[in-house]
Amino acid sequence: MSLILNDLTYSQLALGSLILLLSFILLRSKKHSKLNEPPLVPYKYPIIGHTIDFNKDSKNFIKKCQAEYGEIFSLYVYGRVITYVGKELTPEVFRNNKDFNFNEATQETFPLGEFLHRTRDFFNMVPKIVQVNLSGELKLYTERVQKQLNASIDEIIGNGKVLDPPLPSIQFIIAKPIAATLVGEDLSDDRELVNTFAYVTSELGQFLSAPPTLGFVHPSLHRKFIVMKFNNSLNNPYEVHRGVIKKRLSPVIEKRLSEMKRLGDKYIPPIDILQRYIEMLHKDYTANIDDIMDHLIVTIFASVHTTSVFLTYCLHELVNNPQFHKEILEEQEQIYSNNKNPYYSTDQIAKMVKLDSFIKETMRIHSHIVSLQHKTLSSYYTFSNGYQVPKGRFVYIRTNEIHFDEELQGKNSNEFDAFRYLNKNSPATRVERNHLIFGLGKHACPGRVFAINEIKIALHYFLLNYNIRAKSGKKIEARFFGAFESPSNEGLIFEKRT
Ligand code: HEM
Repeated sequence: MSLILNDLTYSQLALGSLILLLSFILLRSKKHSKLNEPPLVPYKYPIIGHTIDFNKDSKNFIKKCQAEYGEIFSLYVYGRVITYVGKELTPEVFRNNKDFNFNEATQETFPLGEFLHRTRDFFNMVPKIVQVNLSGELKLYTERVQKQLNASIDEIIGNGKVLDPPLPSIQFIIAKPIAATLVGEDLSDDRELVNTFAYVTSELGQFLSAPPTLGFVHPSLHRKFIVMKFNNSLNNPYEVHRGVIKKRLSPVIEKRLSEMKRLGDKYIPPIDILQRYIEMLHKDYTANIDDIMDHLIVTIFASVHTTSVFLTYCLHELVNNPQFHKEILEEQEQIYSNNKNPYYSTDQIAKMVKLDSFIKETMRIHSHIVSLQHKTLSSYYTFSNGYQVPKGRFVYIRTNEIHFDEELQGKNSNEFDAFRYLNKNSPATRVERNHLIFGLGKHACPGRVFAINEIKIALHYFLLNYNIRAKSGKKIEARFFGAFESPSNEGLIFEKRT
C-alpha cells in the first residue's frame, strides 16, 4: 500500500514539475517578444500571475491597474497574457475586424463549432439572416411576439406569483415568442420544445462551466477539455435538447420541402426564420435536416439567454429605482389607452421612449467588468499609441470602465438615471462607442432590434398588469463571478394590479 502511495506521490511530483517547467518556458518565450508590447503589470507568483487578484475583485483590480498603467496594459491570467484596452483604443479593436475577431476568441471558451463538428465558416449566414429577415422584418413578427408574450406571462404569472429565482421563469416567458418567430406559432405551443429553447443555453453553460485552470499548463488545454467533456459525457443536457428539436422539426422541414417541390411558385412560404434557413440550405428540394437544425440551434444560443438576462436586469432596476416608476407607467398607460387595436404596431412601440431610455440605462450599468474578447489574427497589430500585440493575443474591452466613464456618459455616471438617453437621439438599439452591450462595428449584434422590441413589450405588459417588488425588500445587487456579471437570484413578487 505504502509503495503504491509513494508511486502516486512520485507521479504527482513529476507532473507538477512538468507543469512548472512548461509554464516557465512559455513565460520566458513571451518575454522575448520583439514587439513594443503594452506594459505587463508585475505579479508576485509565477504561473499563477494575476489570476487570484483578478478573480477576487475584478472591478477594483482593473481600476487599480488602469490608474497606474492607463489606456492599455496586460495581465497574466490562467496561463495567458491578456491585453485590456480602455475607451480610446476600443473602437480600433472593433474597426479592424481583419486583425481582431470576437468569434475566434469566443471559440476558446465556448467552441460551438467544435461541439457541432462544423467548420468555422459554416454558420456565416446566421448574422445576415437575423439582420435582414428578423430585425429587418420586425413588422412581420411584432403582433406574434405580443400575442405569445401575453400568453407566456399569463401562463407563468397569471394573477400574481413569486418568481424565486426569477431568471428561469423569464427564460420561459422570452422563449415562447422567440420560438414563434423562429419556427412558427404552431410549434410555439409545444411546451417541451419551448422548454428546450428556454434552457438549452444555460444548462449547457452550467454543465461546461469550470475555471480554466488547465490553462496554467497550456492555454489551449481548457478548450480541449470542454470539447472532450461535451463529446464524452452521458449527462450532457445538449443531447436531450437536440433530440427534442430534431423530433419536432424533422417532420416539419420534410413536409415544407415536399410542398415547396410540389407547388413550385404557388407555394405560400410560412413566415418564420426556419423557412429562411430551409430556402438557403436546400438543393433541389433536398436538404440535410441536421444542417438546418444546427443553424436554428446557433440562433437559439444567440437569442434566448441574452434577452432573458437583460429583461431580468430591467425588472431588478424597476424595483431598485421606484422614483422613475410613475413616469414610465404613465407613458405605458397613455400608449395603452390610445391603442384601438388588439396589438401595437412597431410605430406605437417606438413611442415608448421613456421605457427605451430606461432599458438602455439598465444595459449600461449591467455590463461585465471586461468583455467582448477578441483574438488577434494578424501576425501583429500596432495600436495608434504605438503599442503592439502579437498574433494570438486576446484583447479584452474594459466595458464596465467605459460604461461608467463620466466623460463618455455625462454627469453622475455612477448613478442610475432612467432618462439619461431621453431626447438624445440615442435609442437602445443604437451601438455607440460609449455603449457596448451589443458590441460595435461590423459584427455588432444583428438581433438587437428584435431583442429590444421584445424586452420593451414584455416590460410594458409587466408594468400595466403587476406591482413588482423584491421578496427581501432590499436593493437587488447583481452577482459577479470574476469579471462576469450575472443577475441576482433574489425572488420577485408580482401582484396583480386592480
Ligand atoms: C439583449 C439581448 C442581446 C444581447 C445583449 C446581445 C449581445 C451581442 C453581442 C455583444 C454580440 C457580439 C457583437 C460584436 O462582436 O461586436 C452579439 C452578436 C450576435 N448576436 Fe446578439 N445579443 C442579444 C440578442 C440577440 C438576438 C435576439 C439575436 C437573434 C435572434 C442575436 C443574434 C446575434 C448574432 C447572430 C450575433 C453574431 C454577429 C456576427 O458575428 O456578426 N442576438 N450579440
